[in-house]
Amino acid sequence: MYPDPTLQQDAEGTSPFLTSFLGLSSIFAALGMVSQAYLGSSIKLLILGSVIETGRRLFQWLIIRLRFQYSITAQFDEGDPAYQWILLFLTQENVWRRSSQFVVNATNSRRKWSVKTWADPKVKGNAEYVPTYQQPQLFRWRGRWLEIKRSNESGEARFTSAGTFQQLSSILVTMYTLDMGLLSELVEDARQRYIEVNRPNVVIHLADAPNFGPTPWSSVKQKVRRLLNSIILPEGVVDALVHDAQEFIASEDWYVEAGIPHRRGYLLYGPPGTGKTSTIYALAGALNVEIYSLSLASSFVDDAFLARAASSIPKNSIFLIEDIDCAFPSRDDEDELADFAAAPVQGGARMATPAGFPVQAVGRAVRSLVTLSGLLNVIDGVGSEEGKLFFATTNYIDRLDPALLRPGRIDHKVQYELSTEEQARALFVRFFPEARFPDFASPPYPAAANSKSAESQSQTETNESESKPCPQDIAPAPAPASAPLARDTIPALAMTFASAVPPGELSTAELQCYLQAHKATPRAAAAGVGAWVADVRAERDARKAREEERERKARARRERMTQEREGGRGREVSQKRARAREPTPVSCTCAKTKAAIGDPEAGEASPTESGSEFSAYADGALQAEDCS
Ligand SMILES: Nc1ncnc2c1ncn2[C@@H]1O[C@H](COP(=O)(O)OP(=O)(O)OP(=O)(O)O)[C@@H](O)[C@H]1O
Repeated sequence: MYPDPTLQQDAEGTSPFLTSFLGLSSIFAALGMVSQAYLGSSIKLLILGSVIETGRRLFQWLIIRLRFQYSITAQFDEGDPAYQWILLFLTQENVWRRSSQFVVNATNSRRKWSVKTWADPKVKGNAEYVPTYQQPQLFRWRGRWLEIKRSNESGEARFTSAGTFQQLSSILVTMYTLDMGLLSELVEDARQRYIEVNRPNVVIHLADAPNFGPTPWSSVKQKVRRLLNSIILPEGVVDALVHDAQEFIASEDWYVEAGIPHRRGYLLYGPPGTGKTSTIYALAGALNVEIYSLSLASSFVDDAFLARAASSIPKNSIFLIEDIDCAFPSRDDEDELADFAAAPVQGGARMATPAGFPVQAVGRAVRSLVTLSGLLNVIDGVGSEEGKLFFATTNYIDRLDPALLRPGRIDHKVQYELSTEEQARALFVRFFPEARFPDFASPPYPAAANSKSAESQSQTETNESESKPCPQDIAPAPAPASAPLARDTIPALAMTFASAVPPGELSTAELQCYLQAHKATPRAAAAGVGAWVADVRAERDARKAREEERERKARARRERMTQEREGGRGREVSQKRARAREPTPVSCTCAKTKAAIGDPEAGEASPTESGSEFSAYADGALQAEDCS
């Protein structure tokens, strides 16, 4: 028999069961003490963590509140003129100096304010380094901290004129102040810097791509400012224009008091290449205003686009519509419209219709999607700001609707003509300033120098005239080597040149092209002009003959079409009359028609069969009525 081990006792009289029980209890007790300490620490840690996290969140919340309450954030969206101001401002403030990522573009005339990455100030560089600047940057301006961030979160995008899709970005400027005046100061400072930097240039905003983003003006170009005296027009024309525009800008108050809308319309009209666009660019430079230019011939410019474009032009800017006659059908278009209107209808639609275009857009070429009323609304200022100089150019004033030309829409008209003798002379003098050609300066001049240079000049002139053909492929005649020295002054050569130019026959642009080919050789220019004019005339006559031939063929084609149409109608009428006289068609199987004409087989044929057979000789209306 085995004794119960739990009842066995050790030497001190303690049972093993009790011993192990006491051992376990002490382990548990120890463990309990440890876990109590652990729990305490955990709770402490938990409380500490919560306090830290709450503090952190509170701090963040406070920062946000403070930022929100005690700072101003201004957003500048790409496409808006103010975006260009702030971009230039930031570039001048050297905010991007720590940028490490750049977009590199070959330099072009489009606006972009880039970082100079080269040390030598004389190096111009042929590329632009535009920072991607996604990270916020801090900088100081007039003792204040400003934070700057670029964002493209707006999701706006636009087509560029190159046909690519470009994401539009915004610049966010945060100022730690409550003074709104400081923001206005910043913007004004940026604008002034922009004007200063642009003083040597004329800024032209173009709507040259379909753009449905915040602004329709898709690109900005700058041209070197042109002096007004470089525009060669009959005396007083340019001065009158400048005076009128200056007075308009200065008399805003008068317009407001008189209750007259503060806008002024100008129409410059005349043959191509006579200086209309150049005048507007030079005027914009003189008035220090920017140009917003669009063409009504662009495929994406319709009434809505035009209204949006006009309304987004800032005050005191030039709104330029080139070739405004595009909105009006030409005589050719009208002829073709008449053809189109009379064209046979096939399957319910005229096959020649460019689908979706308004009526006046239908023609040999789609001229414009803009309607006359859309254009007049824009000129009248519906939805557009006042204080605007509206300029339009056209080669065909007789195509314009009288409604467009009435005062209030067009207040000042300037006619441009083909070059006069005086213009030709002035152009020559401008091309060959005596300062650049001292050997051709008016007397007194050093005879020896003149004779020596005349020789070398003669040599150079011959080479020059041979190597630089005019774009019209007409080679200028070489200079006669034995030109009398006494007449070889710039004014004298200018007279020779001008007297050989037939007045009212050539545009200033054509003369400029000719003179460009002789830009270093005034004598050759004066001597060769007669031969060049003869060549231009020959070329023109040939072109005119080609055009007349083309027109003659087109007219003949139209007449043939008209005759065919009228012949077809005549045949139809006589066929109808003939059928009216002999109304019993032999092959007709239409039940209703047979019944109508007294056929004994009436009621046996199906309407479908009968419809197709009867159509061979019956009138369409009767067929549709009887056989359906
Ligand atoms: N009267 C002028 N004075 C000075 N330069 C002129 C004059 N006319 C034309 N030019 C020169 O000819 C070129 C074309 O001129 P511009 O584009 O101003 O002509 P336009 O009349 O506007 O022609 P278009 O009707 O085809 O637009 C320019 O380079 C310009 O410098």
